[in-house]
Amino acid sequence: MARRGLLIILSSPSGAGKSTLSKRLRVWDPTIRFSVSATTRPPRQGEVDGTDYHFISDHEFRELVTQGDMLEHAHVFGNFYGSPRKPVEEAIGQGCDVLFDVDWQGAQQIRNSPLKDNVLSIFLLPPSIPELRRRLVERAKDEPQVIEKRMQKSWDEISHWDAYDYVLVNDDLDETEDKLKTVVTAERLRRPQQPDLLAHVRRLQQEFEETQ
Ligand SMILES: Nc1nc2c(ncn2[C@@H]2O[C@H](COP(=O)(O)OP(=O)(O)O)[C@@H](O)[C@H]2O)c(=O)[nH]1
Ligand SMILES: Nc1ncnc2c1ncn2[C@@H]1O[C@H](COP(=O)(O)OP(=O)(O)O)[C@@H](O)[C@H]1O
Repeated sequence: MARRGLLIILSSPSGAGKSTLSKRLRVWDPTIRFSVSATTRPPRQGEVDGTDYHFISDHEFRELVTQGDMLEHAHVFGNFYGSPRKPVEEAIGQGCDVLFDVDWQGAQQIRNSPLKDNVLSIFLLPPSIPELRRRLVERAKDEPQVIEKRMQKSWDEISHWDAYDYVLVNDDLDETEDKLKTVVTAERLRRPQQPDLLAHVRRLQQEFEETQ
């Protein structure tokens, strides 16, 4: 039996560090595929269509949902966001892990999907609310009113922290990165993630019996 990939979900309030840590995780292990979400939000400066997001219209988004092409979708901060189903199914079928940057609603839908047995969900908490605001301001990618909206919604997101397998307080970035890698490494060592183990143990048993 071949290994099926993990669905690694990262959620947090806006500005807590999902994109930053998701990029670092993929530098650490380039075999991890990123689930490029579709969104109706306009691109930020520096964002690349097809790499950061698939930037699409409301009409296109609705079509994808109607056709059942979204693994999950949600309305967040006034825009639609969703994870296209096909690339995810292909990747995990090939034994590749897939990383998702989705909100709590997306995480909940993936946990309730037929892929639920392969889910690893991780929530990032900010060290404090003023630091969360500082990061959003320092990122300098959103207008002040957009930052305010994200701050106002931060508690909605944080309040779902306890539905996740792991919760990391993203204070020191390098430390959080290390913890994230540890969590992924540990999850990959769980028995169902290592289908070749049975054959290995049988071989050990055979070798053991030959020495008796
Ligand atoms: N449910 C769902 N949420 C998503 C998806 N893609 C992004 N999000 C979430 O939408 C929210 C806003 O994302 P974005 O506009 O990139 O802002 P940022 O979190 O401040 O970088 C974040 O909570 C993301 O995790 C998706 O495909 N599905
Ligand atoms: N641990 C950290 N310490 C200080 N700044 C951080 C930390 N993690 C992320 N940042 C910064 O905070 C801002 C928001 O991070 P980002 O990854 O865009 O958050 P999200 O994707 O969750 O909205 C970015 O400017 C990023 O460089």
